[in-house]
Amino acid sequence: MTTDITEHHEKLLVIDFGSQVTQLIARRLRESGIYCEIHPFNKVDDAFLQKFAPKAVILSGGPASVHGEGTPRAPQRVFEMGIPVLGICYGEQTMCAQLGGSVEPAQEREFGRADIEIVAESPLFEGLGGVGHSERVWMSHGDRVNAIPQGFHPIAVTRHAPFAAIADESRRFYGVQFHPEVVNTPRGALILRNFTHRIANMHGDWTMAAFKDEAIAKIREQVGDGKVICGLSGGVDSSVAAVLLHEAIGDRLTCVFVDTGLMRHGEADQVVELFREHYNIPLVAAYEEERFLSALEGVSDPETKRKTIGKLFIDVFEENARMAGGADFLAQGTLYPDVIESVSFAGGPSVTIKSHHNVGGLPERMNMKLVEPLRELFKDEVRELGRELGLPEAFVGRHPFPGPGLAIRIPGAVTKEKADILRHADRIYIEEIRNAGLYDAIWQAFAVLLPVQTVGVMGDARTYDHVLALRAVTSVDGMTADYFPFDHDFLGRVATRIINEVRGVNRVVYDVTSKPPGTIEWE
Ligand SMILES: Nc1ncnc2c1ncn2[C@@H]1O[C@H](COP(=O)(O)OP(=O)(O)OP(=O)(O)O)[C@@H](O)[C@H]1O
Ligand SMILES: O=c1[nH]c(=O)c2[nH+]cn([C@@H]3O[C@H](COP(=O)(O)O)[C@@H](O)[C@H]3O)c2[nH]1
Ligand SMILES: NC(=O)CC[C@H](N)C(=O)O
Ligand SMILES: [Mg+2]
Repeated sequence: MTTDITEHHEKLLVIDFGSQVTQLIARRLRESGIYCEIHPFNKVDDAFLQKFAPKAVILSGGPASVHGEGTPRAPQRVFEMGIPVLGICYGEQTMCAQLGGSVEPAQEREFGRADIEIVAESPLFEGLGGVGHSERVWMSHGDRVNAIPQGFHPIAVTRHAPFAAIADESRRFYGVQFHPEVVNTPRGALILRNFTHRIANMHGDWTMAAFKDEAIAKIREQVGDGKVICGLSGGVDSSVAAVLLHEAIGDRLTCVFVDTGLMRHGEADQVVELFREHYNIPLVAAYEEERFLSALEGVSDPETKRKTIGKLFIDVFEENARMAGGADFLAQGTLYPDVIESVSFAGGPSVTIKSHHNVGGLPERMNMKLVEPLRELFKDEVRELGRELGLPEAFVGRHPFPGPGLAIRIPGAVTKEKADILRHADRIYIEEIRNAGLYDAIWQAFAVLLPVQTVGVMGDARTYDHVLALRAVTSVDGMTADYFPFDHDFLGRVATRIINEVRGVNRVVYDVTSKPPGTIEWE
């Protein structure tokens, strides 16, 4: 048994009823130093609650209607533990229904902006303004509470919701019909902070500096005097994982960088050089371009591509583990979003959107145990941890790059020729982004080489070449994203340079799809 890294921290439990924005509750809490975990309502039972021992509970929103038959409820035990509970939207509604109030379909549904008026003093609204103050919030509900349980009183109202916020100050139970977790509720983070810091008396003890020392201790305990192999891509997650592991176990760590031939321009050299320059970590570079390209020959289905690449990664890791004299552990940069099990919308089975190359099958086949030191973290927390570990900004601030690399940015069959065209165009695009000072404002940017040829005219001659799509998004953790609003001059400049300089491309388009409904990558 290894110790739980969260053991010594005050924990908050978010019970998920399937809201699209449940993750944001966790994000807002983490930002104020509160460690929390999201668990689906149907997985939280008395034994779990006892073991998890939350200092406070938040009930999320959700798509169901409390007045509908067989709809989700919070475990009743939550209300008997003597700890503060905050219900958000569906969470407020089910709390009311479970404690003796009632809920009905609203005459006037509220979606989007609303203004609440504070009607009673409450620690939940400390710092917003007193009675009579009006505060902008974001609503998304079709049902409303029409009777509150005994002990509660309204602390805010809207025109259509007499119980926009309610409180039972003595039991420390609170309900809000609006969503404090979304940025469209400008002071929502303060409201959540009031709940955790003032009402639940939590201290905000979750910092990356504390995490670092604990993570190192935990790795030492888990690994003992075993050997670890770590796939190092030069990306943020694996670089941070590698440096953390190295601090913990020194040269019993071997990193393997695989050049798949599907990397960006100059990437292999850069990663190897930067790493060898800054760190004294044994690093093996495996140049496997030919193997990857020939395995992908003629493969055009995105999932088949991903699986082909995933399998090859395993083979290469295995071979290198053997060459390094065997390894007991495989380190992975798994992050919290990968392990959250969320309630799928409407309770249906969840579907596989895409198979990430590093998930599934890997540990069993390799007969190595997993070390996943970043399992509790979100992407931006990993970056913070990287800074804490003194990683150069060149690693920490890098845009993410998927393991399957350019293969999933070349819809259709992948060839070396296409990979070369894409690499060249991508380099120009990123260079222009850097020149314009936009690199850090963008979460991820890349080009996609389309399997479509169009007619053009260059130097009075006819061309019949590929279309290249440019993609750039803003995001916090890659779970949702918006397209980046480049100005037209910038896009024009990039298009001109690419068409002039890259043979094989005669048309450039810009992708303005957000996620959802799109995904960030095209495959
Ligand atoms: N070229 C590669 N060589 C070795 N391992 C790799 C390579 N590409 C990906 N991996 C492994 O797969 C894992 C997942 O890749 P992923 O892209 O999600 O993370 P990352 O590359 O570390 O960070 P980022 O998301 O910032 O790109 C990595 O942490 C790494 O262990
Ligand atoms: O290591 C990885 N292996 C994969 O198979 C993979 N697929 C997508 N991505 C990256 O994940 C983020 C979200 O991507 P999507 O919106 O396309 O799912 C984006 O940052 C993508 O680049 C991957 N990373
Ligand atoms: N966002 C929510 O939690 C919605 C709750 C409930 N489905 C309603 O429409 O009122
Ligand atoms: Mg990567």
